[in-house]
Amino acid sequence: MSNVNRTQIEEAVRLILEAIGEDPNREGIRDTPKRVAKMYEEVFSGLNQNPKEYFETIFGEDHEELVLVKDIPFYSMCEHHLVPFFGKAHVAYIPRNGKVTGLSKLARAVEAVAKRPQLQERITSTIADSIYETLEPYGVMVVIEAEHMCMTMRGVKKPGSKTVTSAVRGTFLNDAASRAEVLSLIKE
Ligand SMILES: Nc1nc2c(ncn2[C@@H]2O[C@H](COP(=O)(O)OP(=O)(O)OP(=O)(O)O)[C@@H](O)[C@H]2O)c(=O)[nH]1
Ligand SMILES: [Zn+2]
Repeated sequence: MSNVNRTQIEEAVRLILEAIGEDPNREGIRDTPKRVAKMYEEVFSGLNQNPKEYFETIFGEDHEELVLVKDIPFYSMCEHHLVPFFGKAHVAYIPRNGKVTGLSKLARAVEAVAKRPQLQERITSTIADSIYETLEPYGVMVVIEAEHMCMTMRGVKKPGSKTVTSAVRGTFLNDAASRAEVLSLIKE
């Protein structure tokens, strides 16, 4: 179930079109408010999702070694300008007490957290905390690299610039060798 009020978005988009000097009744854009409302419902659908729910399914597998799912593509919306930022997320954890999650659940959690008005830093730490608090692993490390459209198509206009953020929990905090292992596996 979506909490998005499509009618309200349609009204708002019609007002924006008018405000920029467009004719909202022009044939090409007559249906744009409807399309934008539908799109916002999709790109902000993560607001209804709790990433922790994905970690309720666990396999009692006795693997207490590194698991890394890398290059998970994601698209999000910068909460300051409501324009996209997008890139790749890399999620690593070291399971404890047989609490191993399905690999796809790591990617689903990324998706749920990204599909909201966001900051890159918050996506990174929310994913790390969700895993750390539910699976209770030895450690978690999340690295995200992204390009922000608000820095490329407007404002400071620096196309190609990338922002890299990381969030580290548990044993990774005190173990530079493990952090380096994850970083080198990400680069491979
Ligand atoms: N920390 C952080 N900042 C972000 C993110 N996305 C966008 N921003 C920044 O948010 C800031 C908003 O700055 P403001 O001065 O309020 O807005 P602005 O006048 O549009 O800023 P400029 O982008 O510099 O033109 C900018 O510096 C953006 O680069 C993000 O994910 N994390
Ligand atoms: Zn922005």
